[in-house]
Parts: sequence; C-alpha cells; structure tokens
Amino acid sequence: MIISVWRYSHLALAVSSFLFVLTASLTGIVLAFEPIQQEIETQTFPVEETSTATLISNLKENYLEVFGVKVDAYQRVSVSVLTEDGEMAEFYVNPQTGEKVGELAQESSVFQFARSLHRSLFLKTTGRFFVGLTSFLLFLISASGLILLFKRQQGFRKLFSKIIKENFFQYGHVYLGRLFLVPIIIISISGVYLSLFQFNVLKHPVFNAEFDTEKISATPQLEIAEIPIFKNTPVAEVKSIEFPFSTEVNDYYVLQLQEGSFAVNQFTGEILDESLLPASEKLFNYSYNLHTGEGNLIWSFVLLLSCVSLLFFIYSGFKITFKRKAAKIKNKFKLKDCSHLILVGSETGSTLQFAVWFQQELQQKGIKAFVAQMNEFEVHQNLQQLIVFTATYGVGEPPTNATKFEAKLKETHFKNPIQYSVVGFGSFAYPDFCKFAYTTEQLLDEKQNANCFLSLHTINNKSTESFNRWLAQWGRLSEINLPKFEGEIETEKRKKVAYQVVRKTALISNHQSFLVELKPVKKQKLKSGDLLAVSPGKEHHDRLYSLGITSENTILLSVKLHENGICSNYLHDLNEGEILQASRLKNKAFYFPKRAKKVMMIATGTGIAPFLGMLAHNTKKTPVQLYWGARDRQAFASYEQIITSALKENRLQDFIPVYSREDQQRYVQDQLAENASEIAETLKTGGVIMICGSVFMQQAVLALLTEICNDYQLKNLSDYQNRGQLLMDCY
Ligand SMILES: Cc1cc2nc3c(=O)[nH]c(=O)nc-3n(C[C@H](O)[C@H](O)[C@H](O)COP(=O)(O)O)c2cc1C
Repeated sequence: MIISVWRYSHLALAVSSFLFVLTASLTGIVLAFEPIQQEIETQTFPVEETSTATLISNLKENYLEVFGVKVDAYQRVSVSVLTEDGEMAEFYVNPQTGEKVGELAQESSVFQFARSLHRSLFLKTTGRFFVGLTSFLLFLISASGLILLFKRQQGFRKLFSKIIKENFFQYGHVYLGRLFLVPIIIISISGVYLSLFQFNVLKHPVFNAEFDTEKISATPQLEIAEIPIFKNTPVAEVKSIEFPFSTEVNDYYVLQLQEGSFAVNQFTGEILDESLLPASEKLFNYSYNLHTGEGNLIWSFVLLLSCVSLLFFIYSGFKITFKRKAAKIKNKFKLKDCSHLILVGSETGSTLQFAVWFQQELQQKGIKAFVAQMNEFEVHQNLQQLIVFTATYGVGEPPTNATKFEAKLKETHFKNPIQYSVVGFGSFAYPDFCKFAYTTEQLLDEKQNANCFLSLHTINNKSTESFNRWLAQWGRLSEINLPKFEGEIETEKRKKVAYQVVRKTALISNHQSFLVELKPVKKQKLKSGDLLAVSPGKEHHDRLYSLGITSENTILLSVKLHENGICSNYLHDLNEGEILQASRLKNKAFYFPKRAKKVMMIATGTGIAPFLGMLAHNTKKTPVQLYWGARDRQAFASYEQIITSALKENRLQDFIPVYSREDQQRYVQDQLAENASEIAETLKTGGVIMICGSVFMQQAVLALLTEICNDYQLKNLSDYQNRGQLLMDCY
C-alpha cells in the first residue's frame, strides 16, 4: 500500500511537470557543454602559486591605469585597464606577468538562447516562477523516486544489489535512478535555492566599506609586495579587485575573496573594513557551481549525463505507465450472471493481462466469467468457481488493488458452496516469494463453503510456461480444453542467418526420424537447449527445434518427419553442403545447470537432441541420469554412438531407455514411478530435473512429480520449478 502512495505521487508529479522538466533537461544538456567547452579551451596559469601582490604589481607596471580585476570560475584573470596607447581595454592576462593573453570570451548565441529558455522560458518573471516551481517539483519527483527505489531494493543496504529485470524500461528506470537520482536531487535543490534570489526572497550582500576617514593614514607606506593580505592571498582565492580611483588616501582597494570582502588602504595595506560572506551567500555560490558545473569538468559531465537520464526517465516512465494501463477489465456479463469470478491482485498490470486473457478464453468456451479487482470482491449466488490471480509486493504485501481483500472476505458468507483456486505471481528474487498468494489461499481455506479446487500454484517472473502448466491442470480438472497462453517470451530478434548442412542421417524406417548436423556460416555463440526457428520459404509460422551442440561444435537437430509437415520435409530434403536460413532463439531457461549435485534428464523421441549436446559438454562430469522413451530399440540406433561414448567418459552415469512397443510396453513415467524415492531425493538435495519432448509425456511426468512431492512431503512442484530445479522444453 505504502509503495503505491509513493508510486502515484511520483507519477502525478511527473505528469504535471513533464513539459517543464523536458525543457529544463534539453536546455540543461546544451548548457552542460558550456563549462565542458570552457574547461577544454581555457589556457591555465598557476593561480594557486601566484600571489595577489604579484598580480597587482605586474598590472601596475604594465598599464597606465588599472580599474579592476576579475577571476572567474575557470580561474581566468581578466582586467580592465588603460593601456600604454591610452585606450580603455578589457582582456585576459597571465597573472604571473600581467601580460595580455587573449580577448574576453564571447558567449555563443546557442548558449545564450539555451540559458534564457532554461532560466525564464522567455517569459520573464512568470517564466522564472515556473522554472523555480519545476525545480521544486523535480525535487519531489526525485525524492519520491528515491523512496520507491529503497522500497524496491528493500532498504538502503541493498540499494546496489541486483535489480530484478521486469522489462527493459523498468530495469533502465531503476538502474539509472540508482546512478542519477542523487545528482538530480542536487540539481533540483540548487535550482530552487537559486530561484529564491531571483524572487528577492534571499538577497546578495552588498559591501559598502565603512570606516573613520579621519583616522586614515598614508604612512607607514608599504610596497604592494609587502602588504600582508595581498602577499598572503593566492590569485586562486580572488573573485575581484577594485583598484582605488585616485592616489587620495581616502581611496582604497576593494578585494573580494571567496570568504568575503575587504577594504584595503592603498598605502599602508591596513584593512579598513571587512565583511565575511553570510551563510546564504556561501550557499548561493555552492548552489551555483553545483547547478551549472562551472569550474569542474567531472561535475559538468555528471550534470550532462543527469540531464540525458532525465529524458530517459520521462520516456521510460511513460512507457511503464502505458504498459500498466494496457490490460483493461472489460466485462461482457454482469457479476450476478457469471459462474466464474476471476479476482486480480496486480500492481503493474501483468497479472491482469493473464486474467483478461483467461476470461476471454473461458468466454470463448461459453462460460460466463467476470474479472474484478480483489478490492472489489463481491459474491453472487450463481458463483461456482473463484479464481484468484495475485502478485505480491514489498515484504509479502498485497498489491494496491488487493489491500481491502482480507477485510472484504471476512465480511463475506458463501451461501452456496464455491470452489477456489489461487495462482500466485511473484519473483523468486524476493525473499517472500508469492507470500500474499499463500495468505489469500489460507484466508479462503478458513471460509465455510469455500472448497479448494486446485491448490496454490506459484509463478516466477511471469513465466508463461508455468502459467500454461497451471492452465492445463485447471483445464483438466474442469474438463475445459483451453489453448496455451502465448505470452511474450524473452527472445532475441528473429534475424535469419545461414547454416550449412554438414551431415544428415537416413530415416529410421519405423520411426520416421532423422538427425541433421549444421554449422553456422558465420561464427555464432550457441548453447545446447537453444532453439532453432525454421520456416521454409515465405512461411510465416516457423517451427522451433531444440538443439544440441555436439563435441565437434556442430548443431544437432533430431527431426521427426511428419507426412504433411512443411518444415520437417524441408529439412529432410536438404542435402549435405546446402545452406539453410534459420534464426536462433536463446532459451536460457533450458540450459544445463552450472551448479547441480545431480541432473535427471527425461526425454521422449527427438526431445533427446538438446540432452545429447549437454552431455557432450558435461566436462565437469556432473552426475547425469537420462531417461529416454521411444517406441522400440531401433529408434536408439541414431543416438547410440553419442550415448555410448558419454557413458564411457563418465559424462553420463546412467542411461535408462524405456520402450513402449517392446518387452513390458512401458512409458517413461512408469519407469520414473518405480524410482520415486530417487526422484524425491534429487529434488530434496538440490538436484535438477530437465524434461524435453512431447506435451503428453510432460503432463504425465508432471502429474507423477506432483504425486511424489505429496507422498514424500516435499514442497509444491512449482516451488522447485521456481528455484530452477525443474526445467522444461516441451512441444
Ligand atoms: C517493488 C517490488 C516488490 C516485489 N515484491 C515481491 C515479493 O515480496 N514477493 C514476490 O514473490 N514477488 C515480488 N515482486 C514481484 C512481483 O510480484 C511480480 O513481478 C509480479 O509478476 C508483478 O505482477 P503485476 O505486474 O501484476 O503487479 C515484487 C516486485 C516489485 C517491483
């Protein structure tokens, strides 16, 4: 709940000030180049080592008259003098010699334009007011962003720990936020502070030296080089020097230093009056330097990058917001007429997308389904099935639209019996994995007349695969045949590249399957478990093949030839040496585990291909058991050589073929059932189970694994999946 208050504040502030922040950041980017350019172009002199006395003496020697000196943020010393030719001039000098080194820099029109827009939007006082207000809003946006960041990363200490990648824009928003929120807060606070001077809320001090003119004396006269304040002050500390108008004793030097202003007797060097800078003015100087980057190349770069990141924040912020709003609840039927109620607990909208899709599919099957936010939970007498899809936030907290659910449920009485199923959407990256979904199930469990239809299923990182598994189970129990959810899966762009056929085996007559070995024409990094998308000719629908990488680093595909299969026939008709155009899809979710005590591979038919590749590269000799189901022994011929050598070299410990048309006519799941205790032990001790092959086999194996989890009092199967102990690639 708390997180949402901050999120909405963050969003509301960002929306209300977006145009001003956009203008400020664009002009800020241009202006950030000014100090960078100045730093690069400026000729430097040792102002730290040169005393003010040396500078004044040199100037007095070189020019007829000196009116004033200024030292800017880039430590350039400019003078206003009467030259030997009797001309008034202003230019830069070398402080060590007093000689002219260049003309005063003229500000470019681009910077002038950007500065006016940045400071006042060309609207004078009104513009300056809006600019000040924008700075303040930017501060609030950044501060709320920082709080969201702390909450998201679960505290200050974990601020720089891994960011959970939800999607590119969200990841970028958080990642750059971590880097640039603090500089942006500095920019905004300093901007607000500078604005206070524009509106005369704070005023710059004016130094009017006051002293008793009666007491001024011209003796004892000191040489400039002897006057202590000039002798002891390096030029680097000077902001400006006003020279005396005349040689009258009442005329004096006004020396403005970083720390304050001093009136200095031109003959004796006595300090006639002084005024140290008030804190407000010191703060102004800091703010000015921090806001403009003047005089500090590194900080100027930080400012530049912060302004660029602001543009990214604006863009990604809107992208995130629109994505959240993308899935909308549209109910065709009234709640009281619906048999199915889908309740959604969602903060950023992805869970809602699953729910809306589910509702549409149910409606396609003629079932009246209603989608509602968990906070709007109500029951009607026609309700038969309650399905709750909910995410978890914070430390196991409900999403914003589910905060009132517990209270609402407490007040609810189910007059007629209903059945409920809860699906938890969460991320294993958070310690309280799907905790709110567990709470929800427990709350429903305690209600009279509410019966569990399908026990809690948890889904890590919006896995469509995991959702489809729940869908299959729910569909089977309800006797509703639902299609698979084809959600977004993280894949590389499907760019086609050329692969050369290096070998192709003949068909194994009974099985109509064959092996193809391919080599990418251009170097490509591939891993066993990746997918090859093949679409002959102009076919839009490609067929995905799970690939294995052999010990010779060629791609191994095991293909089943279907009578009317476009892709399988296309592959079968290819000859050795021919080129195939296909695209590779990374499938990180199905890679051989880097660290596992044991790996249990389960495959049927051509699903063995990625496993053959994984075995070829199991150089660490992780203990592997391979269960392989096929119709008969003949099918084994194509793989025999690879399996035998893997067994011999200890890259495979155990090969367990199961034939459905031979001996005892058994299926893989039958063999697995016999080894139930070993499977339970594998899951318990952190081993990994990998399944590749037909969906039919997958469903049977998953049903068995669920049974084993129950019998051996293990965790929910989805928990193992979410921990990466159950990897699947089935088709
Ligand atoms: C700030 C934040 C906190 C989260 N906290 C948890 C958590 O405690 N437990 C969990 O399982 N998932 C947590 N998640 C992950 C979300 O629950 C998960 O990404 C979910 O799929 C988001 O669904 P939604 O888009 O419908 O809100 C968190 C995500 C974020 C951004």
